[in-house]
Amino acid sequence: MTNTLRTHGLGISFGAFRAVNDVNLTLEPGARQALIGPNGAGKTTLINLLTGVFMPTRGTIHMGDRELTSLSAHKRARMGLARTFQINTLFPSLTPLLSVVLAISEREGLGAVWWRPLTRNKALFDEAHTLLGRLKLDALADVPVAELAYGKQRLLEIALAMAARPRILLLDEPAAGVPEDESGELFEAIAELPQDISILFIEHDMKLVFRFSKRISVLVAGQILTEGTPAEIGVDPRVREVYLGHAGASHV
Ligand SMILES: Nc1ncnc2c1ncn2[C@@H]1O[C@H](COP(=O)(O)OP(=O)(O)OP(=O)(O)O)[C@@H](O)[C@H]1O
Repeated sequence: MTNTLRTHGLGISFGAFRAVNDVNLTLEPGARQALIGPNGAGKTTLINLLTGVFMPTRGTIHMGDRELTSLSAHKRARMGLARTFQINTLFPSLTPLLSVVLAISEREGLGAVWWRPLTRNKALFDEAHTLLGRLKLDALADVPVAELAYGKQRLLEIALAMAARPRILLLDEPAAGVPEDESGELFEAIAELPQDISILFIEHDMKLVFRFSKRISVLVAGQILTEGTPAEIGVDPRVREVYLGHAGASHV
């Protein structure tokens, strides 16, 4: 199975409202792809469709040659699809180290007995330290989550998603709420994740989008308006028109 994630004619309606409509999206192996579009365009809904939070009204989703369309969120996660949310979902009183250890235990199906036996325990902690190091959180491994700067908390959320050993990582506004001077650092850590992981991220800050994506998909009113490299999207008059007057669009 390859890491290619592909949708065909994907759509969902809420009552008569087509929140996502006829979306053909491809996420190639190793992608660093941004999903942009105005507020309410359907970006989070599309990620919810990809991860199985919502079942589509129309269309299909494939990972390689496996069809995911009607699989549960849990099964998709088991197949290597991981995500983060727009809103912080961390346990404030846990440390980053224990949070990641628990996430790895979950992947391993160890549940509540994660702390036994000791040999296994060491492997879990070693892996957690490696993961925290990758996201430059190792120095903060034992600091309660509630005391971490918000940007560090968001990095921890990515570490937790990475603990599932994903093939595909879907990041819903990873820099939301993060002060501007920390968001570049956060995206640098994302950029340095292993290249074989395909990443799709929603981001409103066009400076970050143009700096860190290799492809951009533009969603407007539930439909893909266009898709291309940052250079192509940056000169596309339709995209400029959509963003005219929208905050943060000066880069488009
Ligand atoms: N469960 C739901 N029931 C009804 N309408 C919904 C539901 N989820 C989303 N919507 C609607 O679908 C549309 C798309 O919402 P969505 O959150 O996907 O947009 P978005 O592009 O992620 O916006 P933002 O950039 O503001 O986060 C919105 O009009 C929203 O109100």
